[in-house]
Amino acid sequence: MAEKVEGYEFSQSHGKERVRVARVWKTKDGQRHFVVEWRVSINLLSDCINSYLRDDNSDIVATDTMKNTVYAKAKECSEILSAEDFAILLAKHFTSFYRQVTTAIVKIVEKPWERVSVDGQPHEHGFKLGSEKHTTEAIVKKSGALQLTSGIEGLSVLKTTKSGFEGFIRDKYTVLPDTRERMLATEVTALWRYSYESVNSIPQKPLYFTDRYLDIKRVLVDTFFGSPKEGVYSPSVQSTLYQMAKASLNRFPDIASIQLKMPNIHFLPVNLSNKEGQIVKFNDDVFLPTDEPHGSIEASLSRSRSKL
Ligand SMILES: O=c1[nH]c(=O)c2[nH]c(=O)[nH]c2[nH]1
Repeated sequence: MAEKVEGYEFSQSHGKERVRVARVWKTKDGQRHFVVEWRVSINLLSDCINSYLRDDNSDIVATDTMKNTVYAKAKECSEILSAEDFAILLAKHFTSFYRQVTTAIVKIVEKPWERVSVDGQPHEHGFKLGSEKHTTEAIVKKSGALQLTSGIEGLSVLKTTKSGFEGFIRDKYTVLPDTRERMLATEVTALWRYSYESVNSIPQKPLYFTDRYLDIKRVLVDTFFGSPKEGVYSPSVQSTLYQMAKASLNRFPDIASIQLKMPNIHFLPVNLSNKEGQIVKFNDDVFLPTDEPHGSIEASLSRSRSKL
């Protein structure tokens, strides 16, 4: 949203980053509890140019007020809702309540609190922290136009076989041998865009987006691993990434595009010898796990032209 100011191109926005809130809901009898923990970031595009140019703050929504709004709206939500629905609700509030605000961008990262089981039974009010995180970003305009993206961060997966890499370019700097047997490990970051383009067109089913997040995670994981007994051969991270992206678009018609980042986290073969001879000969058994350097492989796949 650039504008001409005193002969310059000028664009601005302001917001509050990393507002942390947890919300508990209870069933009517008070027995079963539900909890979410969210880190909310708000960014507003608004007409408050006078604060930059004329020391006049009369058009500013204070970032402190934005923070308070997160808690007030969390309190108002009497029923459990998805991070997506909460992001949209907040963004709608900012764009409709304030004349000055033209666009609100609300991002949420949800901490993976999962209900524990004790003696094989789901606990009524006990939770433990999982690993991968659910993320979302809602961009809402005053008109009600919506861009909604959601994602997964930190989904670490590893398989000990059914992976190889061969036939790549060989030149004077190449040392990597062709292989049809290696470890494959990655930490998936996924980002998908929903096809809903207006706040009025999103599904009203409670937890629709939470379920969709779980569905997409399942499809990504299942495609990475293949069937439990047979698995599936991966000729490269690139090929596996493409299969995962394609499976997601094929399964879920409300996803317009998906972007995947899949670093190739290397497990190096261990071979050790001294002058008396070999101490450890690698036989797909002893590895040196590394985190850097790592390969970086990413791609995005859309049904049509997308803004991801
Ligand atoms: O799956 C892979 N893709 C690559 O692009 C690559 N490059 C590399 O050294 N190893 C691998 N593995």
